[in-house]
Amino acid sequence: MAGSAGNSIERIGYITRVQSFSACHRLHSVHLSDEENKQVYGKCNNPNGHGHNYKVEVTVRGKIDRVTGMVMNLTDLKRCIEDVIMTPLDHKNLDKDVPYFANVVSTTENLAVYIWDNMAKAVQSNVLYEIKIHETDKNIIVYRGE
Ligand SMILES: Nc1nc2c(c(=O)[nH]1)N=C([C@H](O)[C@H](O)COP(=O)(O)OP(=O)(O)OP(=O)(O)O)CN2
Ligand SMILES: [Zn+2]
Repeated sequence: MAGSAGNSIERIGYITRVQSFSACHRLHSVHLSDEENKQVYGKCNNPNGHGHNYKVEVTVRGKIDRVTGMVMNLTDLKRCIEDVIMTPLDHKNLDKDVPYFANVVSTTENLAVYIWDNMAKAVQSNVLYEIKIHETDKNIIVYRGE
């Protein structure tokens, strides 16, 4: 019957949920001297810190289930994002309030790794595909777990 062969094909989909949060930070590496920190990070090393309205795109990849029609229920993804991003990071000082960044410089690359590692534990195994963070309108970082 026409179309029956198509029904047996395994379809792979990518779904993304976007979440914004606000946080402040200072770029400062414990592995560098104060002088080196100033040289490397410039204005972003100012001890007073500065803030961002981060926008995070969380993408999962997987088989489109024939019965449910979903790669993953977006309501479940929303819950994971709440637990992994909003609760620990929103309206926080990344360097002081998030223990992970006590000795890890809070660049957006490292923030993407932090979110990846925790999101990978929260969603079903092996479906996490990409974390994309817009630190500003012009600065965008992508991490895919490599
Ligand atoms: N590789 C990275 N470089 C920089 C990071 C980072 O996370 N990874 N972060 C910063 C600063 O924290 C800051 O966010 C950069 O701000 P700024 O340069 O002001 O941002 P814009 O480019 O959007 O500002 P414009 O002045 O509008 O160009 C620095 N480097
Ligand atoms: Zn910054």
